[in-house]
Amino acid sequence: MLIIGLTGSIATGKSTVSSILRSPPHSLPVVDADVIAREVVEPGTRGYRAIVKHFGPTTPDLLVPPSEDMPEQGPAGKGRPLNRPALGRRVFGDSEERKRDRAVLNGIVHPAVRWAMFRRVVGCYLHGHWAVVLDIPLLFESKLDRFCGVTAVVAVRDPAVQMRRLRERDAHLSAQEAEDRVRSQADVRVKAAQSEARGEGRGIVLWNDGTREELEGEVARAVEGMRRGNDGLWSWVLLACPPLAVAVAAWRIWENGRLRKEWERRQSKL
Ligand SMILES: CC(C)(COP(=O)(O)OP(=O)(O)OC[C@H]1O[C@@H](n2cnc3c(N)ncnc32)[C@H](O)[C@@H]1O)[C@@H](O)C(=O)NCCC(=O)NCCS
Ligand SMILES: Nc1ncnc2c1ncn2[C@@H]1O[C@H](COP(=O)(O)OP(=O)(O)OP(=O)(O)O)[C@@H](O)[C@H]1O
Repeated sequence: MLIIGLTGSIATGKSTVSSILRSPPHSLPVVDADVIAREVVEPGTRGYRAIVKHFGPTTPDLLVPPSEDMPEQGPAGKGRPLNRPALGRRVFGDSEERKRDRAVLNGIVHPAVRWAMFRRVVGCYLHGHWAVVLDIPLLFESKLDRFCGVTAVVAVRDPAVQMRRLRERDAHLSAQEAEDRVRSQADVRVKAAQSEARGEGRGIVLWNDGTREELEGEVARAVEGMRRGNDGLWSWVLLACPPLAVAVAAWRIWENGRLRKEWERRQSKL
């Protein structure tokens, strides 16, 4: 089974591509890290308790305020949900304090997300899917690209297009908040270069400065290419022989780690 790591930067079009991939004619299973990242911090979870413990004392508006529809102890009595924009204000931005807080939040959320994703990928393998898409905003930053047969970066060449789409989609964000969110992630053009550096067939870029129709065409061509490379007899052999599949997966992870180190070495020389 081919693991496709889909990434980009904020508002470059990752969710748009992900919904194209999960719809016919592609109909691929998509594991969405953002959705899982929400599930693992719902009231009552270990992630929720850790966030409240760490950020609660210094963030008065950390939880959604009580109201007629929101009881003091939350809808299920497990606490009120997190006030996500308020937590976002604590962690997005490039000051040292924000970076520290973001690292703490990532340290709470990411391990739980990784474990949940692993379980879902195994489920897709057992269902006999030829490919699964991992939609992960921080694919390279969290080094999960090592586990992907192909990385696909949704990118725009013009930063103004990214900012315009972000402000149109999230109209509640101020210009400063939008800027903070963009700056909290690596430049999408660098991510695109990192994907391409993995080599032909292993890393692709879906450029999304144009229309949705153009994007759909790019996605269709990319899926066609991946299917051609991964839909032969070899895939059936791997499906029929799990120990061989594990050995091949281990070799690919090693190879991807090597490609990653090579990229980091080249970057450090720049
Ligand atoms: C800070 C939070 C509560 C803000 O929630 P909010 O609903 O306002 O934004 P949302 O989650 O939709 O994120 C919007 C976009 O911001 C970017 N983003 C989210 N978290 C991070 C992060 N830790 N670092 C950099 N960029 C991030 C992503 O592009 C994401 O798609 C939330 O983003 C969060 O819990 N982040 C930490 C978990 C995480 O890293 N999630 C990303 C996938 S694992
Ligand atoms: N080619 C396009 N033409 C016009 N609008 C687009 C195009 N692609 C995406 N958009 C719009 O831009 C906005 C951002 O796209 P999308 O939500 O897919 O980005 P994203 O990378 O998933 O963002 P995030 O990381 O914040 O979740 C959305 O409102 C989407 O409808």
